[in-house]
Amino acid sequence: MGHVRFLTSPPTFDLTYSDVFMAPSRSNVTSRFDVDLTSTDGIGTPLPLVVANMTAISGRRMAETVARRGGIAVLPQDIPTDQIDRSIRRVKASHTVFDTPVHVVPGSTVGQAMGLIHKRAHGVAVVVDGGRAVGLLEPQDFAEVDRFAQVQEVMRSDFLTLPSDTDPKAVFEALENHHLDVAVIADDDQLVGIMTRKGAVRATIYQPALDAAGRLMVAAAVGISGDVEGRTRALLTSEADVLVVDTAHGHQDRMLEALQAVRRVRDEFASRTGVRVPIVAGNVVTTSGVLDLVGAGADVLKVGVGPGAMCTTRMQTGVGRPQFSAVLECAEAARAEGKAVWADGGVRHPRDVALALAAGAGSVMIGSWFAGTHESTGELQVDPQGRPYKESFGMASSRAVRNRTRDSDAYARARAGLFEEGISSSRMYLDPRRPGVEDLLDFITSGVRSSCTYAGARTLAQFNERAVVGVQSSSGYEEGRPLDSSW
Ligand SMILES: NC(=O)C1=CN([C@@H]2O[C@H](COP(=O)(O)OP(=O)(O)OC[C@H]3O[C@@H](n4cnc5c(N)ncnc54)[C@H](OP(=O)(O)O)[C@@H]3O)[C@@H](O)[C@H]2O)C=CC1
Ligand SMILES: Nc1nc2c(ncn2[C@@H]2O[C@H](COP(=O)(O)O)[C@@H](O)[C@H]2O)c(=O)[nH]1
Repeated sequence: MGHVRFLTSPPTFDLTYSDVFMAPSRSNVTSRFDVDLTSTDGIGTPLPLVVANMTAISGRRMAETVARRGGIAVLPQDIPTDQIDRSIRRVKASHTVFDTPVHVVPGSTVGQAMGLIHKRAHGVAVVVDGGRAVGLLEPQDFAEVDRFAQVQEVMRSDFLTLPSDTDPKAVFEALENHHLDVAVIADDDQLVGIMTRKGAVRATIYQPALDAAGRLMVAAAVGISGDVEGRTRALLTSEADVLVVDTAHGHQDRMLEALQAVRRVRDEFASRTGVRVPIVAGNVVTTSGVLDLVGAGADVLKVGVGPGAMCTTRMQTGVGRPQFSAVLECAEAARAEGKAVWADGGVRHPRDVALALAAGAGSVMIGSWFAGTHESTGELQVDPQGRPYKESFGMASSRAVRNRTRDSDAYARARAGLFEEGISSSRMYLDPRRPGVEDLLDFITSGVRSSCTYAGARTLAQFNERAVVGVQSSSGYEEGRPLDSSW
């Protein structure tokens, strides 16, 4: 496999995503649907997108929703193992095609239903009685209704029900014929899930990320402090599909020791069960970092120091590396070792994902952009102007450090509290056009599919080979930004 070419000779300084553009090449890929976006990271999820292990973002709803569309979420290292176990079980019990409904019982109050409905982007709640769907609720059903009224007084009972063997395209057509937005999926009178029109279209375009038993995939993170072996054993027993060994400075001795311990436990587990779970480790940004982590057991390297939206590392320390160059160099070094990289952080537009993949990333990890969605873990809040948002925070912020050290003594907590390299509170607004994570996945993947066709690539391996990258000035970048009003 070759790698990305520069239009002119590459500069001697490092570049980030905004510094570069891709030039189109002659292509025989005539449809964007002909592009296969399967990750080249060796894990092989059908979509090369990973949700970052951040407490404000990645939980079971996020994991399930993203895996149904082919990506994978990493449950954070700060979540206790018993809670991770419950989350993994819930993800693996989720239907691989139909959405998990928000459900209430007939005696639930309107207030309870209103508090739950925004947890998922599909915007409805199913009223369930003994496993049977007896009603459907949409936000407009709550208008001018007392919050203490019971949902059975306002629910609709004339909804469309289809069996779970209905093809998604047939679900779409049935919804179209009945002028409806959502169908309830049930077998033998028992609720299975729901499907919206958009969900039906998505089910025909995306493939779910599945484990060997045909269940949705989910990853989990291990920090380098504490009982690394115990945590690894617990995550493997819980059936995490990927282990992510993660710390700010991945190229340090404690990381190498932790990684060796994780590998040891993983290998014991593999010889006992026949299941070899891949290990992702980071973060690094240099060839020597890649080589040391590969030597200690990493299958995939997580690349990125300081590009994250919640990150203050570069301002605090002056350390980091512009992300496009970091990914390019680390991907090349990893490839030479038969390994791959995840490009972690700094993604703000679909183009950034495309450029990371062109630079050779197997998958791209996204955190903050997904914070402002219905599926992130935070509670939905509304600002004084009525705009919905979620609160997010960095994993090295004083807030996260306080949480991580909650079981330490006061002195240790005070010492740890001196170091912070992240933002403790930020507002991530829900984009009214794309309030759900799947809306963002559509936005990103349509951009990346299109990028691949401009390069004449049908797969991400070909994209990495064929992409031609140029360096642009800040006005070159500015020229590419659309205007929403006249100049
Ligand atoms: N990608 C990035 O640029 C960054 C990502 N993060 C994310 O934040 C989360 C928390 O990471 P982390 O702070 O490592 O938390 P951890 O709780 O895992 O602590 C890391 C350990 O490494 C030691 N350490 C040595 N040098 C450093 C250093 N420069 N920065 C941090 N720790 C160091 C610390 O010891 P002692 O406290 O005694 O120094 C501590 O015991 C992770 O998810 C990480 O990915 C954080 C910062 C940057
Ligand atoms: N320096 C810090 N980096 C952080 C912190 N919390 C998370 N991160 C890193 O950012 C990415 C996600 O990047 P994003 O731009 O998509 O938000 C994440 O995977 C971590 O590597 C932090 O507090 N400080």
